[in-house]
Amino acid sequence: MAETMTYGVVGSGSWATALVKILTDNGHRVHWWVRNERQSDYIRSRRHNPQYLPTAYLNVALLQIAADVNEVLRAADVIVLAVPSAYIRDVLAQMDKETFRARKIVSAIKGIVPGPDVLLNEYLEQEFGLPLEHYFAVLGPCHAEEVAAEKLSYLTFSGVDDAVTAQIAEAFRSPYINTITNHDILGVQYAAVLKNIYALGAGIAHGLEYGDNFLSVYIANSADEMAGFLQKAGIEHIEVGKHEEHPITHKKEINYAASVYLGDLLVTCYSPYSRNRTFGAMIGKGYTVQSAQLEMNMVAEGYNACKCMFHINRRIGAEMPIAETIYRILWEKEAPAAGFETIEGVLV
Ligand SMILES: NC(=O)c1ccc[n+]([C@@H]2O[C@H](COP(=O)([O-])OP(=O)(O)OC[C@H]3O[C@@H](n4cnc5c(N)ncnc54)[C@H](O)[C@@H]3O)[C@@H](O)[C@H]2O)c1
Ligand SMILES: O=P(O)(O)OC[C@H](O)CO
Repeated sequence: MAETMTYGVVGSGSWATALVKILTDNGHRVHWWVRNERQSDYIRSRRHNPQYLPTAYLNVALLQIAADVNEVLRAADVIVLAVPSAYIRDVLAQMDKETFRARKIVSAIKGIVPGPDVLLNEYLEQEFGLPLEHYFAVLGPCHAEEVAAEKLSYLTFSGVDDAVTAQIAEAFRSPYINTITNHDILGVQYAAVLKNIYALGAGIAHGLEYGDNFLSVYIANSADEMAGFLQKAGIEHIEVGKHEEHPITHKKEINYAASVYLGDLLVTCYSPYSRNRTFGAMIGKGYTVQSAQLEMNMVAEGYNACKCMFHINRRIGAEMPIAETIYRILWEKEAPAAGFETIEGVLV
């Protein structure tokens, strides 16, 4: 039996709060970094996060909340990163590099590190010297709101170290969380980033008053475009000889219909909880990007991801007419209706 590991959660938005709920419901003591002292005091006294996911009540006896992120880093064996990708570099810059390198890092972030435009594991390898063996991702179709309501959800844990991946997955398994393990650490992260972009498009289509018939065609084609990118990106990683000890599994061996790929694309495109879909719907209805951002208290990761993936795909060279059109609508002011006329023409 493996030794029990101690968990730290970095972030205090909806998803961090949901992950803290899962771990504490399972009886794990959690060290939790909450930036804002008023928010921490509220959580300690009222047992829920006032701003994000307020319906999730937490077992505060198991919580050690800290405003200093290094306190959490020192206290925990496993650090779960759950801040939006736009802020991750600022948060990481506060962390002690040597302590960080000695921890198991689990990314719950569905985004690219903006600036260098790389996956988080690549950024952590470059900046912290974190080996891939110490890096894991928790992804899959799951909205925090349904975790709060304890509705059955499936989370996929990905990593190259099978034993530790399974041990971390086990800490999250509960009557309302099923866990799956997976090896495709790069592919699952790219899939999570791409599904946010396609969900923005699903929202735009909804805002433009396309119906469910069109949406099903749009999602089917988005799934295919995503698989084409993942296949090309996977091959590229093998060809350039990165991570030679852990060759990235070739597409033939990967089931892209699995929940961490297709499932997450589906839920993000159709769920009313999806921030990406909601943001896209506002754009389709004629809001500007700035006014749509002001309307939302939460972060739609797909907006920055469009631009990052546009840059990344210059290197990968996959055919991505849908994602590129969403990029032009959001970043180059292409009219949504004109963009969707282009998309109509490429769908099969
Ligand atoms: N919400 C979900 O259902 C869900 C599910 C799976 C994965 N995720 C992923 O989890 C990650 C976090 O998203 P979320 O939904 O928890 O975010 P959110 O939109 O609920 O909250 C935004 C968070 O950003 C924080 N923030 C704002 N400014 C900041 C700054 N300058 N520095 C640091 N933090 C700052 C806020 O305090 C808050 O914690 C994202 O990558 C998202 O894709 C979310
Ligand atoms: O609300 P969204 O669009 O950020 O999606 C949240 C989760 O990633 C769904 O799995």
